[in-house]
Amino acid sequence: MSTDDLAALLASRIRDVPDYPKPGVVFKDIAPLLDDAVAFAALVDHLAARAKALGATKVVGLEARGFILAAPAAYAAGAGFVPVRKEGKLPGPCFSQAYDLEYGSAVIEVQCDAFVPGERVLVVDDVLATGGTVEASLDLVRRAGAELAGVAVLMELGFLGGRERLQPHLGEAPLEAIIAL
Ligand SMILES: O=P(O)(O)OC[C@H]1O[C@H](OP(=O)(O)OP(=O)(O)O)[C@H](O)[C@@H]1O
Ligand SMILES: Nc1ncnc2[nH]cnc12
Repeated sequence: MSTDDLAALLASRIRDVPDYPKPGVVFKDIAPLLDDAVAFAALVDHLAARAKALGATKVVGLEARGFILAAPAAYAAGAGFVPVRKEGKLPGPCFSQAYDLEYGSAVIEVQCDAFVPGERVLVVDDVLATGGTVEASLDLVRRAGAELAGVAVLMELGFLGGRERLQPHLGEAPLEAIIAL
């Protein structure tokens, strides 16, 4: 499937929910995509191919929707999976980072021993909005000693400026969005 066909298929399975979870936010609901075996497989296959092409040995998923995409992509790529979780969910020593997102704020964590030093990681999430979540995850990945291979998201909401915000943190690593709105 071409990249344009993939983007069209996936976009057709994402539902806009106005005023969720707060007034003024148009929530991008990926439930219809996950529910469609062909679309879900096409998305996971694409992410796995990107992980392989970028030489990632670990795929990092951002809680919670990022887990749904990153874990099967890691499996299909023959890579490990590392969860970045909301605070208080991971046992043992963790790196923590506070951040703001489009409709709130939170703290995310990664276990200190999640990576072998210098290991290459692909960070995966469903939506890039303001970029606060991915920015915080890049900070965690670096503090945990890994090298960034890339960031891959299903959808980028360009009008919220996430790409510009992340640019200083990416170095040579690409930020790839299948769908750019
Ligand atoms: O670019 P940002 O403005 O930071 O927003 C993007 C983040 O917001 C959503 O996560 P949320 O915290 O709602 O968690 P969920 O996956 O558990 O629903 C989404 O899955 C991204 O992780
Ligand atoms: N508009 C949106 N839809 C879905 N997830 C989001 N995360 C941040 N903003 C979002």
